[in-house]
Amino acid sequence: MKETQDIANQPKNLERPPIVLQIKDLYKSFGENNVLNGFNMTLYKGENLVIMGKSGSGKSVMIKCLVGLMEADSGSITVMDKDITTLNQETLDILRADIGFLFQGSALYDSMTVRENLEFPLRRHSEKFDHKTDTNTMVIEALKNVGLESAIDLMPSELSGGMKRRVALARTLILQPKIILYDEPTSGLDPITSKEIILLMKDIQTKYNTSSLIITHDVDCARYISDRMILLIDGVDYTVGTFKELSASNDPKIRAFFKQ
Ligand SMILES: Nc1ncnc2c1ncn2[C@@H]1O[C@H](COP(=O)(O)OP(=O)(O)OP(=O)(O)O)[C@@H](O)[C@H]1O
Repeated sequence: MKETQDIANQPKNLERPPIVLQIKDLYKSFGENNVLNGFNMTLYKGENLVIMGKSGSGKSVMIKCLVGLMEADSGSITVMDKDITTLNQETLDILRADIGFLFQGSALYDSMTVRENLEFPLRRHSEKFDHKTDTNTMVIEALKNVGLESAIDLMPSELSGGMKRRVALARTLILQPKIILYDEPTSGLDPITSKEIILLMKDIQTKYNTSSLIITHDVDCARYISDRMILLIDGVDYTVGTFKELSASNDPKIRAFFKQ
């Protein structure tokens, strides 16, 4: 049952940003295991939307359906006005170039310098940039955004965990994505480094007006970064609202997320 009002349910005369990503009635089961039971979400342009759900609640399954790595049983997924469940591979690849990922496992290539790690996606998506675009300038700009231009010639083994996460973020940013999907962006980091990454994510959103979907268990991350939050419980979007609204709820299922 929805406890709070989603932006989408606000009166029609209020100005709303355009929708960049929408999931409607998503179902996914593995045999008897009904993981997603009609999950919905709407991401508006320029917002940071956090999805929280306990371990095994289906967050990764949802993300995999979203990026086309897994086929949903039913439901629709629209990314920038295109229903991805109906797209051919070529159109899907073009669309994917506008989506950046920062996944837990998005490790850097150990045998490449930081510079080479950042050049790699540029070569893969060369169609997105004209030939006059100077790769070196793009790499430096991306590293400046994460405060690491001095690390350009270092190898990943010479970086701390927080620095690696920053370089991975720079590698995501270099493709100038319109939407960024973050899967547990602060996992494995100490509280101070986590806070630095969160502030960086916020800066990036402000600077480029990107729209971000952030999956996290980290209540502090949700508190600092979210414009809105969705709690994924029992395979559905159990509730949607701001951190302040949800953390003040009396519903025991919701309260369980904020007791840490
Ligand atoms: N390929 C698969 N085959 C069978 N079951 C799967 C598969 N992928 C996921 N599941 C099941 O779907 C459920 C949800 O898993 P999922 O990985 O999405 O959870 P999660 O919310 O991301 O958890 P965590 O926070 O621990 O990463 C689990 O019960 C899992 O066993």
